[in-house]
Amino acid sequence: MPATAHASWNKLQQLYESNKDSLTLEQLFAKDPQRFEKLSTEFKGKYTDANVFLDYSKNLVNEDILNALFSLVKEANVEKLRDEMYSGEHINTSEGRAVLHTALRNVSGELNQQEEGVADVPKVLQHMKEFSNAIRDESWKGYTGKPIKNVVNIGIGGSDLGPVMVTEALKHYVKRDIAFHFVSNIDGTHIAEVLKACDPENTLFIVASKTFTTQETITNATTSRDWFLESAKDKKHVAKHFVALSTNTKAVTEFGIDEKNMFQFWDWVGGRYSLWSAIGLSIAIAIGYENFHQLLGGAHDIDLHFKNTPIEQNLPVLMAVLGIWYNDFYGAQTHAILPYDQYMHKFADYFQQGDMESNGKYITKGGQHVDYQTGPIIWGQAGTNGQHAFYQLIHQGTKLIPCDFIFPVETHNPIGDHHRILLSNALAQPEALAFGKDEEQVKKELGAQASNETLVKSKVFPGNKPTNTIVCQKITPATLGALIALYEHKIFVQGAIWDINSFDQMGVELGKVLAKSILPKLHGEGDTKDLSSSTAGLVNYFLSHAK
Ligand SMILES: O=P(O)(O)OC[C@H]1O[C@](O)(CO)[C@@H](O)[C@@H]1O
Repeated sequence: MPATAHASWNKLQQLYESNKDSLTLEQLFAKDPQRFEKLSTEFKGKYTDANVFLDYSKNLVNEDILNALFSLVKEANVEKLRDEMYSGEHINTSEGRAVLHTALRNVSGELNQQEEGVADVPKVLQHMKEFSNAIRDESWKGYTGKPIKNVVNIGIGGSDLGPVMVTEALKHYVKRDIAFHFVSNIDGTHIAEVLKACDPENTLFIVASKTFTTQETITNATTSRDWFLESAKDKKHVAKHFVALSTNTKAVTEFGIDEKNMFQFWDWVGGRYSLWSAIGLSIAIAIGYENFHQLLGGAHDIDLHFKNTPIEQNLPVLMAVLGIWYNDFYGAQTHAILPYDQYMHKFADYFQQGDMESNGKYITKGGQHVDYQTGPIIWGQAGTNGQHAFYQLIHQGTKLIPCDFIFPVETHNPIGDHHRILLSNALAQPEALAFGKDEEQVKKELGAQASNETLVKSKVFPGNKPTNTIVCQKITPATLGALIALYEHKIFVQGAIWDINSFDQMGVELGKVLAKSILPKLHGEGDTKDLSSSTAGLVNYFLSHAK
């Protein structure tokens, strides 16, 4: 059912109209000294040390609004949909598939999940464990008997972003005597620069592609194989230097990779939800299998939290409904993710795909065109760099940008006062965004210059900008797993309320198909009559300038 058909949607619209001019964070806090205690909640892992504390008190919500948001969750049957996802029903309706990334990390076995392939998950994990150990302890040798010192993951989208983000976020745990490289872009520069840093005798290529048909990945893998064979000469050596992570056995073996060097996963693992699967092999090599298992465990702990916690204290639900409040009622177009942890500098990039490929849809599951906003534009970067780049606009621009601030209590690198300085910024920004600075205060500070009205006005901060603050003890593998799963389920809840299929990605197809038909034209083959005059003109410009 479209989101607007729910009674609580109308209620929320009314609440927005009646509160939008009067609801201020300043008043909300002044009225209720217990607001922080009431609007904050902590998750602690059952099986791991994962912990996440969420302070959502700096949001433009009162009790009535929160209650209406919770009613929306109930009316949209989010809990039923969640249970259907967990139990393996084919909730990816357009592709007729189950959505079972939770089965990849069901480390306790508490989730009862039925689907072909689920029973094989432990077997693949065991394969990953043995292989990653063999690379790390150097018992796996290259074709000249040397241990592996370069690992190149070749993949794109979900077959790249997860491994990149996690190996960065958990760099503290990464084995430093192996260099990890990630090649995704079809631009030859990407693979060329990586190959310059590698030696064919000690390089392992991991070809990561669910479909094993993705143009970028197969082209980069072929270039790498050619580069490798220039030195190794004999094709039999490919087996020691190329492994595949895929659902497509036929295409993998046709490429020349031995089936026993293939790590299987299944069509019920969406690309952007796949780092928990064989796609995580580079992560397991980088941080060690035990840490990879902790990553899975932390995510599993959030899966259990999402399943078993009442919606009022359920972290993914809370983050999802607050997002909907701004996205659909306040008209916010974007949402910023701002981790105050340098290791997490790729976290927002990762969730650009995670969120935008999942919820960037305008057709409901029933085939109707939505008459409301769906997925926000996700962006962000690590603090404090963002402060010196785009925070100006968040504070004083004309757009409302809800933000998530994320920081760990403990750093992996306790040097001097760095961490407390970092955290003072992570705390100061949401405070400034929420409460701003009024004209009176500015005038007081300006003293004699207060007569300059323009100057006074330009120094006023309107405040009332909503934020969440997410605090973890430390970015450990388990806590990172929990954070990722938290955002995954937030995306799920929002998609469920918007009544869209968060698990297909039809929108990336058209451009891919067109690129295939344009490629021969860039070789001067065929005519350009099927293209617009603009694109035809550009093709001809290219042809007349190409050397
Ligand atoms: O793993 P594959 O099949 O190469 O696909 C890579 C990526 O391409 C997409 O299908 C579209 O961008 C993503 O969903 C996926 O993560």
